[in-house]
Amino acid sequence: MPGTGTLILLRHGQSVFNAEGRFTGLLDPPLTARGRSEAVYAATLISGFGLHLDDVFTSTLMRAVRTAEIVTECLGLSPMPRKVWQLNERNYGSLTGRLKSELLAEFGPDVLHFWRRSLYGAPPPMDAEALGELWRTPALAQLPARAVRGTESLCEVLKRVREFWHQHLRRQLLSGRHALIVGHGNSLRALCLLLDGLSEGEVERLNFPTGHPLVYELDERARPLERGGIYLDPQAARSAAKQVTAEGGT
Ligand SMILES: O=C(O)[C@H](O)COP(=O)(O)O
Repeated sequence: MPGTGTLILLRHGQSVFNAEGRFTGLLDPPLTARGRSEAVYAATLISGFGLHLDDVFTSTLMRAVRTAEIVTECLGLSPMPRKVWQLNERNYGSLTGRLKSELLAEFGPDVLHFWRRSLYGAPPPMDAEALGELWRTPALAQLPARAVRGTESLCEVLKRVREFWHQHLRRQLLSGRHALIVGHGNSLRALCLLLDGLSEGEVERLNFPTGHPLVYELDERARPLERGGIYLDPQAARSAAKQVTAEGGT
């Protein structure tokens, strides 16, 4: 019987809205030049790790899809990344598209922290017009109704990520397949919450830097051998995560 497969988590490379300091949520900006280089570097690290990936899953959003494509191209992998809507970024409601600095001045650090970092805080919902715009985005247009709501808490993201984990990913890993997940600041926080059994306080403090592969080796029940996983470039990942924290988190 094969051992359990290895799971690698990767937040997409820097997007145009990351660079501008905007809440992105379900908007669909492309990668910046730096974001594309981050994806190439992530591929180099994965290649150095020496694991042959059997599956590559990405959200349906362009910044994650392109990152996944760059990684698979660099690694010379034949399977195309598979798009999974449950891995999409959390809908940031009425904060979507707005500058983080502007919102900090408008609402103050405590309210913003609750919306961004807590498990249950959800920003005020977006209006019907903004929601309609989202539905017209090609990356979202064909998805089930529950994939695009007015707003989402991290807990709601956790519910959909958990669905993908139990219905698909866990089984693939248990059958010995190695998988790469390319996701977002918040869909990956939700997945780590699930894998590591994080407390509310731990998930509040968890931040994913863009473009840094995080490896989870798993036991025969698909539980992490090392809580929190291991970054392939730990020093650089730690300092990039600190930078995200200093900016108020994802
Ligand atoms: O703005 C956002 O939506 C989050 O802070 C980060 O999302 P991302 O991981 O898609 O950049």
